Amino acid sequence: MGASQKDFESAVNQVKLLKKDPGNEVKLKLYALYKQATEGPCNTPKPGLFDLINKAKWDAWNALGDLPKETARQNYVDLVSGLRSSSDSSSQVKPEADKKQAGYETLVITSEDHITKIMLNRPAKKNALNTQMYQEIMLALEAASKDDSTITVFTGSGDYYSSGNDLTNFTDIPPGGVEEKAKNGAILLRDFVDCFIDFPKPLVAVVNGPAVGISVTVLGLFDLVYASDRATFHTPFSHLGQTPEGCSSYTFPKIMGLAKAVEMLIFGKKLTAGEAYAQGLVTEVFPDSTFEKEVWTRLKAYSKLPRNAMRISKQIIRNHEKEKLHAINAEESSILQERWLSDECVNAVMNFLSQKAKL
Ligand SMILES: CCCCCCCCCCC/C=C/C(=O)SCCNC(=O)CCNC(=O)[C@H](O)C(C)(C)COP(=O)(O)OP(=O)(O)OC[C@H]1O[C@@H](n2cnc3c(N)ncnc32)[C@H](O)[C@@H]1OP(=O)(O)O
Repeated sequence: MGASQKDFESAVNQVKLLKKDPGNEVKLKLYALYKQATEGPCNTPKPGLFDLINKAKWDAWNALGDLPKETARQNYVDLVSGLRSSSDSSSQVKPEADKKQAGYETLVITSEDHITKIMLNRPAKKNALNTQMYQEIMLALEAASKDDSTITVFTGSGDYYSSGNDLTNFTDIPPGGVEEKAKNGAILLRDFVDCFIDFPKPLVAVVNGPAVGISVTVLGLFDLVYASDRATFHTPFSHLGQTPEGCSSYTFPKIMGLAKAVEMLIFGKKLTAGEAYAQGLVTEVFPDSTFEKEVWTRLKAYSKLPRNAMRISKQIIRNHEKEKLHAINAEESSILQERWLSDECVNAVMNFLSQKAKL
């Protein structure tokens, strides 16, 4: 006799209680069997090219063809029963999310010793910048520019400083299509980088681990960059079918010379912290074992310096270039808007997402 509706419902509930993630392949099978058991053969339209996850689900369901609902129900119950026995023997504990200050979901912001610290806080995603994080960083910079801190510090939570733009930002296509997505992305990028160009107080990066993409390029707009010797600096733009942003097409050649900037920005050469220091992108490198202690001792001392003198000195140093930086930012953003629609970019992003797809 086949599985009853009650057995099936019980199996559906048991899936939610599995202690171990069964992996994408099994989750696809479960999804497909569930849909077949409850709705019968797949007859919904195939999702679009960019909608990787729903397309994979659709493919799995569609592959079941005309499998009868009862058989799908039985197969589902059998599959869950197998998963339960293997899951009970090993449990996986997900790390608890870090504490977060009210109002921000992707950042932890603290103010102490006249220092506002903005910590990128998506450690499970290597602090990749999703659209919410871009927005929250802009809000945090706006607030920090007005608070009573003397310096503002960026750092990352967990083992990465940041893996750069969250590549899932390329999914979730609005009704206006990919063109609208790219247009909004370019506006977001431009506004985001403008906030760094205009930030009035000394801005410090405490680069606790590897940094990728936009988290590296904007370092050219920071006033101090302290790096752990575990940090690396990587801008794989060509690999992603993309082009430089964060004003790096201007700041990097200026900071490190054309030859070294080209190696990073066109050929995607990953720099060690020592190399980044030698090329002037990093102010100082510290051993990872004493990084936090040494850096924060230094920053606490700096934060006691007179606030107005520091702010005015920054203005004198940076103001001649502001107009130029805004123009460069606008140009880089508009070039990227086109790039995001290119086959080179679409294929590179799809490659990453399909390798990492979680269902
Ligand atoms: C048209 C739309 C426009 C949208 C809006 C645009 C806004 C402005 C854009 C500005 C342009 C910016 C450009 C850049 O920043 S380019 C750089 C982009 N970043 C990358 O290419 C890095 C991709 N990630 C990796 O290569 C690896 O994950 C990494 C080397 C960083 C770490 O590898 P490792 O093996 O140690 O760890 P995992 O890969 O298993 O990662 C752990 C989980 O984190 C997820 N992850 C990591 N990085 C990203 C990322 N950049 N985007 C999305 N998700 C990321 C990864 O998928 C893992 O997740 P799961 O545990 O769920 O699998």
